[in-house]
Amino acid sequence: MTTNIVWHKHEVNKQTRAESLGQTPRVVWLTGLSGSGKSTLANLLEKKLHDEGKHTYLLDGDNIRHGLCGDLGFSDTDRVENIRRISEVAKLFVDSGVIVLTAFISPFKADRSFCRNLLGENEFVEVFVDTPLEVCEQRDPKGLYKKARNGDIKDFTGIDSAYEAPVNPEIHLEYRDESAEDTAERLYHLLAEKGLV
Ligand SMILES: Nc1ncnc2c1ncn2[C@@H]1O[C@H](COP(=O)(O)OS(=O)(=O)O)[C@@H](OP(=O)(O)O)[C@H]1O
Ligand SMILES: Nc1ncnc2c1ncn2[C@@H]1O[C@H](COP(=O)(O)OP(=O)(O)O)[C@@H](O)[C@H]1O
Repeated sequence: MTTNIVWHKHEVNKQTRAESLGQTPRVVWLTGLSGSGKSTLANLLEKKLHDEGKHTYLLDGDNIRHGLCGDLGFSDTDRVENIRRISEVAKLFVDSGVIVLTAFISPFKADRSFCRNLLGENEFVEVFVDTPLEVCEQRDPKGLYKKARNGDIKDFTGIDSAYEAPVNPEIHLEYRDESAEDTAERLYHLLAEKGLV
């Protein structure tokens, strides 16, 4: 629906904003099953970056679904629309010069690719939080797996809704039986090794 709408170029742009903030804006996109640790790790990573003086913003599934995506459920179609909106918002934040962290299941490859293609080169950093289903189910921090197994929730990712694992993510965060703080530290170093934080 972009007929008769012309894009405005502004004097102050992504580059000038990034320069004044002294950082390279990008999106660190965490994807993984419910309970894999996305929110916990994104939160710890954001704290670390914030303490370093970086300008960050964390977009978190549970929170966004209260507002911007409050009208969406968990059918495949709604999940596609959810990730489309998040991707557009993430792009705006990147344009503002900010380092964005996202914590959404984002189960479909095509939708993660959509976000990658929306952003510039090296601006989309896919992090696969690869925690096995058995571990997520055992953690079950919100009791949702139990409800899904009992049939009280339908279309639950990993149970009766698909999760398409990333094939070539920038960061593959393999599961280890360790504290969340240790995993967050490992994530930070994996990103730093590649010059992404
Ligand atoms: N059916 C079903 N499947 C998966 N998850 C469910 C479902 N119903 C509710 N929840 C809760 O919603 C959170 C996932 O929202 P997302 O926006 O990340 O999902 S998605 O990316 O659109 O697939 C997810 O949060 P996380 O556990 O933090 O991943 C759940 O708490
Ligand atoms: N190494 C770890 N990394 C991340 N979370 C962990 C780890 N070990 C235990 N946990 C716990 O697992 C749960 C993960 O939940 P959450 O971060 O909400 O996951 P998600 O956002 O992917 O649904 C939290 O209760 C967290 O404390």
